[in-house]
Amino acid sequence: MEYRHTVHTANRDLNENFRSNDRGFGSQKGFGGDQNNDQSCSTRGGFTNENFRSRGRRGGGGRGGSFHSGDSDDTNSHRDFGRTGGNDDSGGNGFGRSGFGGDQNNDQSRSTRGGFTNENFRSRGRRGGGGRGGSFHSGDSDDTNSHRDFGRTGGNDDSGGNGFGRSGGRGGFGRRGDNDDSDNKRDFGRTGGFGRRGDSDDSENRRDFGRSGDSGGFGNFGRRGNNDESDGTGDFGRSGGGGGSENRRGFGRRGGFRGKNEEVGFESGKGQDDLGKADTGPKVTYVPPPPPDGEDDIFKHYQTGINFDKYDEILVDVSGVNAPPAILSFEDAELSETLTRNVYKAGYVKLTPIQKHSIPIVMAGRDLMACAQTGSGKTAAFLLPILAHMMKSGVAASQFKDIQEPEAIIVAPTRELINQIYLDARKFAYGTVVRPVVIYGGTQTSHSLRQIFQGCNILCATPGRLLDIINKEKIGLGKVKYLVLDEADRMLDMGFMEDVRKLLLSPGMPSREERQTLMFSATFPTPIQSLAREILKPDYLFVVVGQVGGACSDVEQQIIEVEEYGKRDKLLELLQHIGHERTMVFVKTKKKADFIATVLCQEKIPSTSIHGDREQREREKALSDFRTGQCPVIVATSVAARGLDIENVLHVINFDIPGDIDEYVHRIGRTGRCGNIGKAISFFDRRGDDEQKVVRGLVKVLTDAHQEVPAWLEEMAFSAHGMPTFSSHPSKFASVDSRKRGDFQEDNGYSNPGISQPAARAAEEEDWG
Ligand SMILES: Nc1ncnc2c1ncn2[C@@H]1O[C@H](COP(=O)(O)OP(=O)(O)OP(=O)(O)O)[C@@H](O)[C@H]1O
Repeated sequence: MEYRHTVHTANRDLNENFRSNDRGFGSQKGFGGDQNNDQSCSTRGGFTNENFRSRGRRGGGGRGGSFHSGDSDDTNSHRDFGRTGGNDDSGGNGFGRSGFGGDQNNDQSRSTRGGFTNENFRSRGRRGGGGRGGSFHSGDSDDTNSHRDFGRTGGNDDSGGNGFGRSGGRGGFGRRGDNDDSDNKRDFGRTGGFGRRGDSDDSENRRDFGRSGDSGGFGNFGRRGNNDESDGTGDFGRSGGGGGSENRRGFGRRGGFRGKNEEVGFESGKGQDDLGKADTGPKVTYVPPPPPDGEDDIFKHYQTGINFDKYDEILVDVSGVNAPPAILSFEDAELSETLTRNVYKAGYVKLTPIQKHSIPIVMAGRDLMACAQTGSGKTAAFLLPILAHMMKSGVAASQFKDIQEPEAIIVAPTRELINQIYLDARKFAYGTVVRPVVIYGGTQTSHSLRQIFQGCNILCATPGRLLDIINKEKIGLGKVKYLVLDEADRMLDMGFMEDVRKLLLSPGMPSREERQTLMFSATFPTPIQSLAREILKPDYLFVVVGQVGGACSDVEQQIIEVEEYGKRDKLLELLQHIGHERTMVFVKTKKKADFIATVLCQEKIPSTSIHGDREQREREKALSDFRTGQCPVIVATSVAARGLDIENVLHVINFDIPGDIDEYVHRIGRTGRCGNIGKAISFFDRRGDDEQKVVRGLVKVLTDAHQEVPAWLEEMAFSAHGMPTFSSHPSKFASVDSRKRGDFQEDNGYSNPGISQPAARAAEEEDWG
């Protein structure tokens, strides 16, 4: 059967242009503010250089239209583009010139309706920006009809290119994003330029955005996107506008993008598309189907692999004072009878190293920072002791109430990951009074609320949705005993730290002394550890599971030199060889993910894609098609790099190598899980910027995992600039407790210096041997 890949995202070409501003749109120079950024927009979709430059010079704020047509279904999807978006590019310069959506391979029938002229764009730009192109969104046509309205609503009439916001904010284009809430609609964009909300379903506390036009009235552009994704969905100009007058470059004072490596700069945080999507995009009506609830489905699991027993040989280092001893078996864990039964039903017979150490630590009430390899059972390492402890201390059976007070909150950076954690929690809690609930962005808020109202002991959430619910005062935090940050280094980096802070400062949230805080990840760079200490009790324990002979070497890693233009053919060659074995292909940009998936489908390799611009329904469908094997290939951005546990993924291909070595570690960790073996092949274009950034880290990761390091790669690593001392000797641990380095003064075992070191200090400072 031919599998058609649905491409539904639009102008993303700007991404590359804004790479240099990788804190996101508006963080410093602002969108368009940097003339260096304006070189390559828009041969495909997007705007012209010219436009950008104009906006940039004038203080930015302008934004090109974005056209999003959700997939109407998996068939005919390509046609949606054309119908929905499109531009009239009278100047021939750009926006939409070669087809909106950028990709000529995708469809030719765009640009029939809507849109503006290039000329207008330019005008807006020159006038001080703030302008925003129309945005037309036709949502999923198999979804509710309401989506279609957006197409009609969206878009702007730009009369003569005078620009939005020129006259002190009258011309603004105000809209609400995909709000569920009917209040406040008028606020947006009222004063100046264009204000928008992200698609967070909540209008409360977001009213500010875009509202307060600058005195010049030049389109403030403030937005707040989704906060709950790691893939860059949300974040430009998060704290409001700021664009405005000429000499104020940039909008969005703080900005900041989230998608570490998905797509940086403008496009990445929540790129061009995303803005468009939310601007006139449909109200979020998606209600995820309930997961199957038969016992067989709940306990469905895959087999541990041939290397599972090798876990016993791995070294583990525990630092901190008075660590309780490790346990050796599930019997030692003092789980309740039901819990023990569930563990066995889930196919767990032996503890993994991280479980041996974490379970007693958590049961003893200690705070924990735990670092263990991908796929080595970290989820159970925090869920089991929390559940055991909750049950021991007599958790109240959950019941329908308007305000629920969960005892545990678990946050993770992506929607799919938090859902997976929830399914594990549901599995282990099966037959007990404990009720886990999951809430995440991209779904109807009222659905999230309904889930909570029915009872909630363990709340699994992405940060954006969690904050929304807290702000709505629909949950009380006073009873929170456990706070878990999964993928903690990601949760504490620039993308999410602010949300985590907000969570910690939310009314009722117990102080660190009163709650137990647990952090888990496969990577823990030193700067992140120092941030973590603000959140953990001073006497927290640090557990690091070594990697010698362990899971890392279960992934055979290969780096092959391929220049950019040769990547496509190389990928096809590899996939033809791989056949139908499940493969994840990672690329840098959302657009590329769709493009490559489309190309593969054309080549009769059933493929799908997952990235932050896809509707949640599509993301879940893509993942499900991949899990079931209907699509043995999924092309993904870094949104799928962390945590996802999919059976039988035998190959990971880094079509684009990530610019961050931790990201690489997480990506390749989608294979070779739980004692199974896998292969990771990475394309390396020696002229690529990301390659330069990662080359030394790569040599180190390969060396530590006892993989062959190509001589050319080693040579490159030795001659690379700007890195601390480099060593290619293997080290036993992927991470080191930063307290051991003596970086901090001792006090009570270890000091707790508080926060403030920028998280951005790169992971490269870590572990150079
Ligand atoms: N003791 C165990 N016995 C058998 N299977 C286990 C055990 N512990 C965990 N697993 C299974 O191993 C797989 C990987 O576990 P998990 O997803 O928790 O890994 P992780 O360490 O969190 O990985 P990542 O770093 O990628 O998030 C899951 O399918 C899980 O059910």
